[in-house]
Amino acid sequence: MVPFSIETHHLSHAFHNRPVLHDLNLQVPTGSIFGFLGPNGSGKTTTIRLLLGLIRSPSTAIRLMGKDSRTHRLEILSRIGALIESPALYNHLSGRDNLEVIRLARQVDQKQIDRVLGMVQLTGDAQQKVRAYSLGMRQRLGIAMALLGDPHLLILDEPTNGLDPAGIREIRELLIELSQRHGKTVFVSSHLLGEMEKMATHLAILNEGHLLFQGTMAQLQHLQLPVLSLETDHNATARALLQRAGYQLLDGGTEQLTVSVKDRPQIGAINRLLLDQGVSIYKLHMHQPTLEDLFFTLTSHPKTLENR
Ligand SMILES: Nc1ncnc2c1ncn2[C@@H]1O[C@H](COP(=O)(O)OP(=O)(O)OP(=O)(O)O)[C@@H](O)[C@H]1O
Repeated sequence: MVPFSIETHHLSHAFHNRPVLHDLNLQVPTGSIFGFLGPNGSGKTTTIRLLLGLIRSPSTAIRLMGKDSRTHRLEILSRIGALIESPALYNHLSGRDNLEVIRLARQVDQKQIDRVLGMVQLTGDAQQKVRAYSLGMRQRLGIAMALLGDPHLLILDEPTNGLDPAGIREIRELLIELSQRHGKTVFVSSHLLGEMEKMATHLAILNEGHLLFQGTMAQLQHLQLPVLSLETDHNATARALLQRAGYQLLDGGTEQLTVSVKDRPQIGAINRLLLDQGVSIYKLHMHQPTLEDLFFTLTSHPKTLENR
């Protein structure tokens, strides 16, 4: 088994001379659930389209399952299942018949239909017309289509887009199952940070076409100092005071302030600073940064981590 299912070497891309991807060196470990995170427009879909050969770049240097994508295109594509946002489905056909259409086009064994229906837990609903499916069921059917042909690698672009919390949970549980029970490598793009935190074994964070981080969740946590959350009677004043004193503030929303701290004495210093300036503290809580905190630090202060 190759160590990396996806490897890119200095992958760059420009649309009409406007660079949108800069020197991406991705390494997606075989067997991982790899969360590919980034804000809108950061280049996630472009990367995925390059990986799938849907667009080409002169500089393209991509290895999939250990093979060069330029010389082994067909062999590679036969081992990848992909879903780019919502699947194209025939509403007047049943789930099973939708799969049958793809099965015939791909010339895959008939037995695979029951197998993939079982994998995405749609066996009981397979005869129903797709027009009666919930959005979550439609996404699961799309993933079942991607699974026809028993691919080694699944590439999913924002598979939870537009789903309600129950639908998001269904997809999350499915992807974990596909990885853990069926041994698939799952490359999944998303801007839902909390979601990735719950399922990804590895992460890459993209911003404006630059890769800001790549590694395990634990490695990402390790880069960052603990975070102090504060609720005060006047957050705007507290924010200004802390900024003036040189503390690094993260985006805690309007309800609370979040600050990176080095150690416990710094918490005492923050406490004193605010009280001395007449700000009352209602709540003070130290915790490990969430992915949301880390993402904010990385995308708004990319230099912060580079300097450590
Ligand atoms: N076909 C195209 N022609 C010109 N520019 C494009 C094209 N496709 C994407 N872009 C631009 O490339 C940049 C990256 O877009 P991309 O769709 O890859 O980002 P993304 O991270 O997938 O965003 P989103 O989460 O909104 O889908 C954006 O500035 C976008 O406007």
